Order: sequence, then C-alpha cells, then structure tokens
Amino acid sequence: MSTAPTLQLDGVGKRFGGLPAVDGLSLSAPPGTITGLIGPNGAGKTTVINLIMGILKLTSGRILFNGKDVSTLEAADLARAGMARTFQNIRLVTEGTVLDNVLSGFHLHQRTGFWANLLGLPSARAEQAAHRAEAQALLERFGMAHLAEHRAGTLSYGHQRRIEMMRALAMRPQLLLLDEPVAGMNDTEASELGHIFSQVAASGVAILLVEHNMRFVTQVCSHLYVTASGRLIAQGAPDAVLADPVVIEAYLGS
Ligand SMILES: Nc1ncnc2c1ncn2[C@@H]1O[C@H](COP(=O)(O)OP(=O)(O)OP(=O)(O)O)[C@@H](O)[C@H]1O
Repeated sequence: MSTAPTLQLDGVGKRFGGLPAVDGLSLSAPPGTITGLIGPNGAGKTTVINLIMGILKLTSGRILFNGKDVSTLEAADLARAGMARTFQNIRLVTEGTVLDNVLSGFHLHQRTGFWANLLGLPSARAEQAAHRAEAQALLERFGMAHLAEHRAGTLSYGHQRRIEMMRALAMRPQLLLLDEPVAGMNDTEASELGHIFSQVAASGVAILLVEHNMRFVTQVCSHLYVTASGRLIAQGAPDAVLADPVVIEAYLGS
C-alpha cells in the first residue's frame, strides 16, 4: 500500500535575478520516513527549504502539502498548518533557559487568549501545565532534562542543536525540515540524533533532511534526492544513489 506524500514539489523553480537557483525540481516526502536532499555547495538545497516554508516565493511549479496547493501561502500560515524547520545557523534565544526555548515552540498552538494568560485564569494555567509536561518529555527524550534551567547560550553546539530540534517538535509538525542538523557533530553525537529522528519519523512525521554528512544520510534516510545547480540529477535508495557515477561526478566537479 502506498502512502500519500505529506509534501510534494512539482516542477518547482526559483530564479534570483535571471539565474536559476532551483530548476524544475520534483520530489516527495511521505509520512513516517526520512527523505534526504543532498547536493554540492550551491545546489539550491537551502533555497528549496525556504520555498517550502514560504520564506521565498516560487518562480514556477507547485508545492503540495497533504495534497493541497500551498504555493502561495505565507510562512506563518504554513507553520500553523503543520510545517516546522531547523536552521543551518542555530537561532535560539540565547539568554533564555533551555526550557524557555522549548516552550516557545508551543505558542503556535496556544488556545487560551492573551488576557486569560495575563490574569492566570484556570484555563491558561492548565494549558501551561500541559505544555510544561510535554516540554519535559521532549527534554528527557533528547537527554537534556538535567539542563532545563541552563541558559541556552552557555551550552555546547551539540546541545544547542538539540534545543532547536525540540522547539521544532514542540510545534507538533507533520512535516519537519532539517537543514544540516548534524553539521559540526562527531559520529557518536550524529548517530544519537539519528535515532531520535527515526523515532520522530516513525510516529508519522515526514522529515526532509538536507545534509552534507553522507554517513549520516545513509544511516537515516530511506530515499535520497540529489541536486546539482538546482536540478535533480539522481534519486533512489541511498547506497545506490551514492554509488551513481553521475552523483560522484557532480561532487568531484563542485
Ligand atoms: N537571496 C539570494 N539572492 C541571490 N542568490 C541567491 C540567494 N539565495 C541563494 N542564492 C543563490 O542560489 C544558489 C543556491 O544556493 P543555496 O544556498 O540554496 O544552495 P545550497 O545547496 O543550500 O548550498 P550549501 O550546501 O552551500 O548550503 C547559489 O548560487 C546562491 O548563490
């Protein structure tokens, strides 16, 4: 039985000035799996993530989310609809605690209004308690419960990456876009995160992963798309794709 993709790109193109950064790219990310998007520097991968998240507007093609054309939606609407991302360069509230940063992800789903929160009404208090419990569960899952009250900015790079991931998961996304999540991590740290990503995917989330660490990509992805100069040059199972002469040539030539 095939599963309908959570995300589908259909001939997506983006030009900056006259130059194509993404050129007729089609791909899909089904729920429950990790799909990889790889390619040499400047291949257009970050641009693709920004197009999906509505940060950039398409020049051509369509983006479907759960079968619905979302090509023209704004970033805030897409986040509410169930898309979340992490960034190539970590963006945290460095002065806030780890817990504050994770809790900020829940605000997207806050039901109680401004006044209810300000006045500390029971409905607001119950919601805050539920979010704290969920944040605590995330902290435990990522092995960071003991660091909950530490300021985010004082922690190691690997820990900051994890905070970013927890904040994205607090948004309860159906689609999670990860832009180089294990950059700068050693194999052990990367492998630990890989297990967490696999668990997240297994819970029904579609993950699209942009990454340069090929060992990691092979470990976690069930399907890979390879782009070069904005165009799709190969796709398939990771081992087969990475052995493809066209792919090897694209990397050597970059
Ligand atoms: N805002 C922009 N204005 C003009 N050109 C841009 C802009 N953003 C990206 N580009 C160009 O688009 C192309 C694709 O860039 P992009 O950052 O998407 O590649 P990438 O595959 O993510 O690269 P890397 O692996 O190095 O992060 C590059 O040639 C880049 O210079």
